[in-house]
Amino acid sequence: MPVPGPSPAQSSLPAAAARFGAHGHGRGADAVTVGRPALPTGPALPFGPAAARTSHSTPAASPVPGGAPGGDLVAEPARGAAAATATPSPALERIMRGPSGVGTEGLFFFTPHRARSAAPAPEAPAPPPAAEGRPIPGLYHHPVPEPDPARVAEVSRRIKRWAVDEVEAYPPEWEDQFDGFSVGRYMVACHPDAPTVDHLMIATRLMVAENVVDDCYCEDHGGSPVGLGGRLLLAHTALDPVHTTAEYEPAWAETLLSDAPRRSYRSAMEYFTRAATPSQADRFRHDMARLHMGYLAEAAWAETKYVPEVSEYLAMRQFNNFRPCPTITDTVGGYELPAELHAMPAMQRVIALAGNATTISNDLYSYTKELESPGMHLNLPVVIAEREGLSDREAYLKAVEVHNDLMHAFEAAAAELAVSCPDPRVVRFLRGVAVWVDGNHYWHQTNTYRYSLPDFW
Ligand SMILES: CC(C)=CCC/C(C)=C(\C)COP(=O)(O)OP(=O)(O)O
Ligand SMILES: [Mg+2]
Repeated sequence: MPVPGPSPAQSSLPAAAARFGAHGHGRGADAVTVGRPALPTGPALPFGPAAARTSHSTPAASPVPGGAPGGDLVAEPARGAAAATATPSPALERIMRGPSGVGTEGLFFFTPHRARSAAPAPEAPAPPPAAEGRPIPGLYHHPVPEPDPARVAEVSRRIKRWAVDEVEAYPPEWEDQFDGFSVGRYMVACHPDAPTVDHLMIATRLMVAENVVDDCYCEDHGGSPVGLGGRLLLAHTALDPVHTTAEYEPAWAETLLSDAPRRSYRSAMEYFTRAATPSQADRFRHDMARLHMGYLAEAAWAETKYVPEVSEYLAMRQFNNFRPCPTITDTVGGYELPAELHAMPAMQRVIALAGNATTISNDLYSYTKELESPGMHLNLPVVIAEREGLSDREAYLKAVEVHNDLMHAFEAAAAELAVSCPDPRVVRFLRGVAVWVDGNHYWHQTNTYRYSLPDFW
């Protein structure tokens, strides 16, 4: 890297405009803020890089690679996730904040009120102005504090360098659109407990790569359902390498550089695996295989013009889902949720519900953008309208209720698990997932460059 010259991928590069493109401006809607239900307080949390190494033989998830010299300049973690709750209960507040009391200062994985000492690098571009946006009326969510601007500026600067210089993820003429995607703001909002900017970059590269793949392979602008299986499988080998014979290995390795999606996946995964434990990397590969299976089901239905039942749509959307993003919260936080705790059925339920709530939230915020795209773009309101014979407005409002039910189920399941398994790593992971859900909502609400609300209220 960088990979010189035009490549097969660059013929499909215009597809990235879909993900990084502009989509109008948000209209007004009344803000609804609601508190999270009470979760139990876990034991004192032995957080921090050293503690992350104590209980498992696998290496801790930090330090991370890829930082520029002085990469920890913005190492002071961002604001407390506790502030993400509108009306927090004392129990929840404790779980969101971690331990308190004399001698617990060193146990915090982030310190909400400590002053940050660093400024963004002098050459850092100003981040896009914070967009206000409006939340969808009646949508159950938790507001978050504005993400730390120093971190946003630094992540934005570094991700641009990576996308342009290391992987050629998009052509220069789409710079504005890439900036409009505001991935730095997105990831800083979703990972307030990341110990350093290097840790944030792990999530940010993967987020960009996942969107490049979706745009270039799946979506209307250059992507297509036709032949998607072959493209996705080969891209998946950038995450899950092929072990083959000496004769065929070089040809496969070369394919990994042959288009923007594969270059992006390959590089983002390389940074990720340097920071992750083997079990975290395997978890991520599994989640990405789930995602790719979801893309394929959506594509198959598009090819045959099949409109799924609502239950079928929700099943597909559990796979074509944000899940790979919140489930790296421990790697980005510099600790590990061990495989046996991650695999617990109760944890799997929490993760699935969180992923589903965030993804249906996307269906709602991206509704107008997707109505404008060619053909019928499936999302929950569209499927409910088609299958249940409701008006567009009725279907949209019903989809809001489905989202809210998923959010409540997620929070109830997380609270139950924290009670039944108060392992500090479980509690911290649950908190990380909850904060990711809130940060994801924040990004959708405020990204008026990309999303606008329908006129249903
Ligand atoms: C970041 C990531 C793992 C994405 C995978 C699935 C995905 C692209 C989404 C859940 C977003 O949905 P959608 O494709 O509808 O995105 P937009 O509405 O176009 O923003
Ligand atoms: Mg969408």
